[in-house]
Amino acid sequence: MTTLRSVSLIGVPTDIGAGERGASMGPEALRVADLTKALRSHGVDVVDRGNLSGPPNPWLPPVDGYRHLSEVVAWNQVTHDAIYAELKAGRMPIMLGGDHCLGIGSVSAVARHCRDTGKKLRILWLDAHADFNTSKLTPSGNVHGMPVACLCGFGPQELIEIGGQVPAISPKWVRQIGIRSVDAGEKRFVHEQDLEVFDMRYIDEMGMRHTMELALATLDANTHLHVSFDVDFLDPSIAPGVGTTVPGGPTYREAHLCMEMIANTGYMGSLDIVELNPALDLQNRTAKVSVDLIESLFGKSTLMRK
Ligand SMILES: NC(=[NH2+])NCCC[C@H](N)C(=O)O
Ligand SMILES: [Mn+2]
Repeated sequence: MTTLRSVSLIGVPTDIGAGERGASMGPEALRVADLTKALRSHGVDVVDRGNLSGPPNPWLPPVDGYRHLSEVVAWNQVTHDAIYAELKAGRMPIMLGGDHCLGIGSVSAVARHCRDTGKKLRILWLDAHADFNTSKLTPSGNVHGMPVACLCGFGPQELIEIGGQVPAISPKWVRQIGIRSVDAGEKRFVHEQDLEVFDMRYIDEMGMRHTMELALATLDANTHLHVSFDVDFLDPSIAPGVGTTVPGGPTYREAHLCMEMIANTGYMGSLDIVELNPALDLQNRTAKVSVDLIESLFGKSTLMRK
């Protein structure tokens, strides 16, 4: 159902942007949960490119509102280059994070590819958090709370220019789903920049079906749909293995419906799976539930109706 059936897995084993160590083990946990086999069972041609490499995590406090900025830049640069190369070769990149700061490298590569090919870009940001902080607004200095702002041009020069154009994206191209934890200053900034947010209150009231119908409403045959799946989007009862759990997320069924409706569009062109933290997981449960959901994203359907 998805347009591109040739997929490249790119592991980016770092927790450089997070406030909790362990997301660096995410890529391997997804492999152990048999991601490749699961994708192949849905007719996807999969190549695992292995892991990128970058600087170690020095685990230092923030400086001028950013923690580990130079290391964050280095990891995002290699991520950008690897993802851009896959897209150029006509393959669908799946980035196995790693923390969500890597969305800067990943989405800026996708945006560059869309400029090259004249495609319209849409970004679905599945997350408990808006990730729209800046060095002034952040309560933590952790760059995994800033990628959407950086992509929209609000952030340090070295990070915002990675994709070759500033800003890399417009806030109008983003749909955030599952949001339930936004810092006070960040919230004001989200409203100011007019991000389209389908928060948990909206999903509670309107349901996942209506939410996704709206989030996917204006796609067309020329759209490249990028899905940035932060595993903390899910309710912690089904996904405990993340660094920044927030109660009250989508249930297993709601999350599957979300993924199935994305799959049904046929427009997904790239994907991030981020923030999976095996150090906090229980017997790789969160990796397994993520792989289940990725299967739905690639067209697995248990629907009995024809
Ligand atoms: N991708 C994530 N897990 N982001 C969590 C961000 C948490 C908090 N808003 C911060 O900026 O520190
Ligand atoms: Mn996130």
